[in-house]
Amino acid sequence: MISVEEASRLVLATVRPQPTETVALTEATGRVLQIALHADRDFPPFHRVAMDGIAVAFAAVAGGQTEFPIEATQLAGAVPQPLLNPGAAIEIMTGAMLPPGTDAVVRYEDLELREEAGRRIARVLVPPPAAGHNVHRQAADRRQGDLLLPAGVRLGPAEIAVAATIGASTVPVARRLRVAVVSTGDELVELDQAPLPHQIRRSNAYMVRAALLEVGAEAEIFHFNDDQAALRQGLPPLLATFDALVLSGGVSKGQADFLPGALQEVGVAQVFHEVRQRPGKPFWFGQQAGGAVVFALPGNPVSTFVNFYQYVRPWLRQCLQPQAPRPELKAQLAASVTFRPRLTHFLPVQLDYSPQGCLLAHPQPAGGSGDLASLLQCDGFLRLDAEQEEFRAGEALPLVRFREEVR
Ligand SMILES: Nc1nc2c(c(=O)[nH]1)N[C@H]1C(S)=C(S)[C@@H](COP(=O)(O)OP(=O)(O)OC[C@H]3O[C@@H](n4cnc5c(N)ncnc54)[C@H](O)[C@@H]3O)O[C@H]1N2
Ligand code: MOO
Repeated sequence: MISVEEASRLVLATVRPQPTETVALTEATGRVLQIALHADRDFPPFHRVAMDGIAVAFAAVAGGQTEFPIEATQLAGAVPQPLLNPGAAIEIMTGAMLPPGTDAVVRYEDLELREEAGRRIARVLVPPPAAGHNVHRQAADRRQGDLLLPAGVRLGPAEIAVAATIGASTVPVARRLRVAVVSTGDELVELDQAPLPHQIRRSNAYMVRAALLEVGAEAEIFHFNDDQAALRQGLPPLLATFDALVLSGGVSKGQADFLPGALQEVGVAQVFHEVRQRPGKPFWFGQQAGGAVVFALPGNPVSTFVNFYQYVRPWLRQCLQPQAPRPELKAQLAASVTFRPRLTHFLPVQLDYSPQGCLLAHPQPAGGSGDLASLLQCDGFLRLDAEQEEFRAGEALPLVRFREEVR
């Protein structure tokens, strides 16, 4: 049996970069950019007025002048008009281009305006301290041609804003991964079916589908009964269509646990079977030569769940962002725990913050790997090392987090 670390390494060794597709920027949120994007203009592209008020020549202020006749008014979006008289001012709004002949802006709050013989006169109460005051200078932030977004970044709201400002109305992104979610077992019925006393509903398939959608993959649900012939017939079309299969159930030692055999019969080579961990030990992982990878997860719901977040999600993320290995998350154990078996233990925890702002992990009571409802209280799992038995409150331990917001 291999360790969790070795299993993770073997899973990630099958990662391959995704092909590219071009989508509208409005459809690109959460997608991974496939090319670098550069500034098409300076940021800002012109000397941008940063306050509503008047634009003046600083030299006039420096020379002691306080009264400025208003020559013109210029709103944002208007073609700038040059200042004709260097001793006058142009009334100006935030976002306008600084008029030629001016180099400083005095805010309305720092001046008084009055009408005199049909003319507007501004009296400067607080003179600007230097040229450039209240002006967002052209190229102050980025220069034309500068690298803004390197290939491989995930497009969140900040990246979308920058892409929009350079006019990227479409962007090349990594194609979404297509994943078949497969439940197996004679005891499982569809959600709209009334289960008989010895039956249950196929909750794992819906759980995995929801988890896949959250990480931006496409997911389609399938089901097989515990029937070797049906598996032999039904698996090849899925292997040919999808990038990955995530199955649950049928991988342990039972008389109807046909999956490892059936998968190998249809050409999926086993990479490993069984990992030194609890829950989720009977995990089977394989790959079709040059084709789909297969995560055959143990059927107990918490085992399926833990293995999804420990192995499937990192694989999906790495396929989309091969160049960006993620730093390991950690949280501080809030209460001491003992775990004796020489297995990596995924300890269910609820998260909050200490007064110092450290992420704290509170162990949660759970009835084992069949206790699906225990997940409702949890935000993640602390990964307790197989070779250690005592874990003390205050220790920082690796965290597999599945809920992002602290409640
Ligand atoms: N003799 C042994 N028996 C078992 C071992 C072992 O080492 N020796 N390992 C146990 C462990 S640990 C696990 S985990 C389970 C995993 O077994 P399978 O992957 O073969 O899963 P099944 O037997 O098909 O199902 C287990 C359990 O989960 C329920 N299940 C399955 N699929 C779904 C689904 N889609 N939605 C909801 N619930 C599902 C299923 O009804 C079973 O109750 O094996 C132990 N046995
Ligand atoms: O791995 Mo099993 O998941 O302990 O129940």
